[in-house]
Amino acid sequence: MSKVLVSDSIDQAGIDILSQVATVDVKIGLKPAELREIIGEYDALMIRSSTRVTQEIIEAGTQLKIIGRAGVGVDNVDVPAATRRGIVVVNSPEGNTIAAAEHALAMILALSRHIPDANASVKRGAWDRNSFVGAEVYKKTLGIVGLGKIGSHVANVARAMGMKLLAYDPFISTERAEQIGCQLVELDLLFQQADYITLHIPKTPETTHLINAVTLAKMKPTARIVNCARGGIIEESALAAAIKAGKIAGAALDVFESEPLGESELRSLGKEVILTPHLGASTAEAQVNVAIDVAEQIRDVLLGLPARSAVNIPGLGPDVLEELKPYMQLAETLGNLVGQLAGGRVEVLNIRLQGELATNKSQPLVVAALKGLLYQALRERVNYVNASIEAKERGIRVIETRDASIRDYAGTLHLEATGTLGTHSVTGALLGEREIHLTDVDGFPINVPPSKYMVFTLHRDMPGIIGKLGSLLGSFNVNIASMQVGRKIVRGDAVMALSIDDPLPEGILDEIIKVPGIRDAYTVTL
Ligand SMILES: NC(=O)C1=CN([C@@H]2O[C@H](COP(=O)(O)OP(=O)(O)OC[C@H]3O[C@@H](n4cnc5c(N)ncnc54)[C@H](O)[C@@H]3O)[C@@H](O)[C@H]2O)C=CC1
Ligand SMILES: O=C(O)C(=O)COP(=O)(O)O
Repeated sequence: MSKVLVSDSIDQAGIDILSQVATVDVKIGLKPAELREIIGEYDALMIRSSTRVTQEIIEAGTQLKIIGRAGVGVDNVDVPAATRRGIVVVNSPEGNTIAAAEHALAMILALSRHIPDANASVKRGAWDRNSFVGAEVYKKTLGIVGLGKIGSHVANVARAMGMKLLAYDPFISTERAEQIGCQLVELDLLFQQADYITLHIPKTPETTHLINAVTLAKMKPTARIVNCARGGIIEESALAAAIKAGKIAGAALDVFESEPLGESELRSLGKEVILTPHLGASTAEAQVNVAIDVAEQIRDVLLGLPARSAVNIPGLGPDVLEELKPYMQLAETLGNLVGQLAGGRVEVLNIRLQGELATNKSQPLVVAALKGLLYQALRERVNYVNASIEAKERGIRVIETRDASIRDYAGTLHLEATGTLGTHSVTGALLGEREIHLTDVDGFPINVPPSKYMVFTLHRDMPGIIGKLGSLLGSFNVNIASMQVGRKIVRGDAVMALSIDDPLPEGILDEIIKVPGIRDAYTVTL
């Protein structure tokens, strides 16, 4: 049975799903060294934002197949390191959208009306109605940085509160912004005009310290800023300085440059600053959503099924996979076959996607072909996650061409591998909906289904050659299941494809090449 480690606090609904297929260990608060010590036992790791899955952890996780992040941000996971190791990383892109958006909205209102400090003062026994005079959000301008899932929900609610909405997001269209009632503007204009600024962007090299002394200086002295996205988007020391100097009016932060928040100037600031301990996703509803969403994906991957929200297998969603499944099998078989025919180190792989395969949707077939090509070198270590990166690291140049014209089959896939030992090519198609057929080898037309053990010869098309090969194999007790010759002209060069019942015994290939008329022979295991 598979083993899953849950190292952050996850709703029971997720644990129940995992328990259907695996032994589940819940160990919360592990130190990095403790996690590294035990991760080697586990097939899957389920986390939230507290566990840092570094390259070191990934390397120690020799059995790991999947890392499931029960939430959105995967910045606590070294995704490139996981990808190199062929580990799928999945998240829950939508499970906590509403929770995070509502937390940001709560922060905006709490800042405006000083609710945390007013509450604390009443609880201390005071009745001070003068220190907490607030501001209305009605008719104020809200600047939303990042108009994705959370930013859009914030926009919808803020519009209902009568706020004017500006948004900055270089990756969305003006039409999309207008649909949700936002005016798309440049960042500087947003900083200059907004009364409230709320951040809903990922932390990337571009967004790190997006809010710094320079950008803070552009804001209104009455501006208030909310960060429920990621720590590090705001430079905390610059923010504390700006608030102290009265350059902006306040800030509400749920996320920090370093979590848990340690010693910080922010803690000493007054009612103009509100701090929460990364609670954006912490609602009962969101925790059930993300736990179920991610546990289901872990369960599926452990059962050999695809994951619906993998962050490191672009374009391989279950709907795409289902549609392409037979072609994926074809691409992988052809990749494996051409790799074995080419032998040696492959330097260039030409892939031609023809007919109905000549669309961008068939991109996963390129990944499948590479997986097949690398199988001889990497065996089970290559998968859909790491095939492209492994090919790149081995210096294999991949050239794709697409040709929408339809020949004999609805879709054909042609692979040509050039390596240190020469160039070979194979073409294949599906017969009916899912039966794989080889339709061409090294430019010679054939029509055979691939089988586990095969022998290919390049020979002169002349009488007697088939008989000689048959009796040679017979003398070594090799049973031929099927045989086909492909030729372009009578008595010219030809290719023979033999399916045999067992692997070709050692040394027989050399004997085959000695048969007069046979120029080359290859044995492959598919
Ligand atoms: N505090 C918490 O507990 C939670 C925090 N989050 C964080 O909230 C953030 C937003 O999450 P979602 O809305 O689900 O993501 P999303 O992917 O739906 O939206 C992000 C938006 O940011 C935009 N963007 C990317 N780079 C940008 C840049 N340089 N400038 C401006 N816009 C840029 C994208 O185009 C996209 O529209 C993420 O960082 C996520 O990790 C999410 C859930 C809970
Ligand atoms: O989903 C996200 O990106 C979050 O930041 C939520 O983090 P959490 O799962 O509450 O540790």
